[in-house]
Amino acid sequence: MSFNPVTPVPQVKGADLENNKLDSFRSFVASIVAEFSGISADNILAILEVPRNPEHGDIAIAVPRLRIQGNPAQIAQQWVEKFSPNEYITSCTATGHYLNFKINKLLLANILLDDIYKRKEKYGTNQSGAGKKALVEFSSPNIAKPFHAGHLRSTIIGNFVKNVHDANGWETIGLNYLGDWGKQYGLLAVGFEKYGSEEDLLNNPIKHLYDVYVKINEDADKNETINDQARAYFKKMEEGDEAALSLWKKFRNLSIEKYKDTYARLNINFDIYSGESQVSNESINRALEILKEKKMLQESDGALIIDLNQYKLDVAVVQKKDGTTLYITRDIGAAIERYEKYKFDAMYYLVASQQDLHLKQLFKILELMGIEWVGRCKHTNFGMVSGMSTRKGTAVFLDDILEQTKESMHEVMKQNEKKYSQVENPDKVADIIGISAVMIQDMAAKRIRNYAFNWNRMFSFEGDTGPYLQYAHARLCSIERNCGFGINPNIDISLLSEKSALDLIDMVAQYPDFVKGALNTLEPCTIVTYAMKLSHTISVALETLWVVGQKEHKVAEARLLMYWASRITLGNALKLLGLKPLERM
Ligand SMILES: NC(=[NH2+])NCCC[C@H](N)C(=O)O
Repeated sequence: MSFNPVTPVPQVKGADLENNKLDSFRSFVASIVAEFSGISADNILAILEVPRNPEHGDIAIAVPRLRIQGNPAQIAQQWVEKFSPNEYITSCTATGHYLNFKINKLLLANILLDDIYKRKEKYGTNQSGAGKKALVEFSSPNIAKPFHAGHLRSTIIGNFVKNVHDANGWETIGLNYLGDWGKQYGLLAVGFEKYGSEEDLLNNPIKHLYDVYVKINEDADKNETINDQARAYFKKMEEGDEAALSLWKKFRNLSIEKYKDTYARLNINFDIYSGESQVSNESINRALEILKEKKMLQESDGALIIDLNQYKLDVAVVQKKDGTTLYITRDIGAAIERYEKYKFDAMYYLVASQQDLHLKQLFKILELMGIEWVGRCKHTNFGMVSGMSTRKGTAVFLDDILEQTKESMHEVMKQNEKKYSQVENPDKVADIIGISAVMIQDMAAKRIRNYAFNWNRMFSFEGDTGPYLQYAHARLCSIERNCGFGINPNIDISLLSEKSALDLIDMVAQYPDFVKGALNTLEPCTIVTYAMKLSHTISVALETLWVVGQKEHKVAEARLLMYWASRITLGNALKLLGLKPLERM
């Protein structure tokens, strides 16, 4: 092949030559500028940019950022004169105080397609987190209460946070911290005696427990003795009373089984189902001891509180008058238990921004207790969703939302009769596209932004939607199926020299940067935007660069390899986001 490079790539610290093929080109630029400026290539690598105007080049550096004596624009000019091209870097020009470099795109194409051919599903990943462990706590619904939009966002974004760590070489543990403890479970038990049905419980535990909970809450509003019974019941549970616990265990286990099915539909599974109930009395008492020793506890009306006003964090109640624990107390115990068990390097709490204060209090209390790993705990928050209800009314169950989504998607699909008749398993496909629509709508903007759930917009096959991404993927799969020949890695790269081919290769080459960048921001929108741009670039290329209908077989083969690599990359991005890429739709 004519584009196999012979010049060895300079070793620059911070460049990941194995996992990021653009880094080879960046290493050359960094070394060239290092020679000109006398500054170390490692430092230069870190400040390389992509020119805003692609006409200017592929890699740029703002000379002022090097902080050297003299007029930056003049210096840039002098360096341009000194530059001599090599196999990797073909030109160097100056625009004001910017120095711009062009890279050998066909060489990039050659190295890149080779790499993707070898790595396939692994393309884009790196090992920067090898040896590190991340605990990701996400979803965490409350038993017998609605699985609301906040839980759905926690589930979707949390799964992404976990995937991003996996892709960057971390070991990850996904943990679901169920809301399964507290006085309300005493109330639920009292309600079950009155309104419960074994049969309904087995059939649909989540819905039945919710119904019972609503009814008994209404009763409790009218009759205070019911609340007393609930408190008494919960106290027995906290004391470990077997009879009280066995009913609650049944509620919990059946609910988890049901949740597992729904999570499977979303392509999510948890390594651990934990929950507030699983925090041991022992670790809570130990924490309370430390708090007492550090003189942080105050009594107020028989309850124990921590005054955090000097940190502008209000007051945290850690023990009730009757000696029972609270949400925050269990979180303190849970954090300590998790660290002892997993010795994580990072722990993420995927919780809505409504609980910002709660998590700030938690982290502050841990810090005041003298816990040195508190810096590893991070609250990954997000804004609210409004209008997430089924067409019939307010949906409180995740299953209802997914059912409604599937049905609506199914209707959209039926509008195109011809295509619809070719889909083998329309129900399943509608489910996957529907879920993709919900997920992409959720991840399309910065996490912290609130958004309104929009049934109509998210199902469109045009614009920035989940169906659009799935369609781009399925379209490439169909080309692979229908072109009549297979993938050949030994193509003549020079047959890919059209602008739209080179643009596509450029997009594909950037994917590892996005995987790496997502680890810092934990913003799924960065990957959504990337996937949209990639899909768009694919569709531009497909307008003129055909595979099927291309007479010259060698050209068709070269293009097929390029589209195949694009499809692998798009599929990897969709999987990173938690979607199941569709092969047909
Ligand atoms: N460690 C935590 N506090 N995690 C968040 C749990 C969310 C809680 N179950 C809720 O629905 O509001």
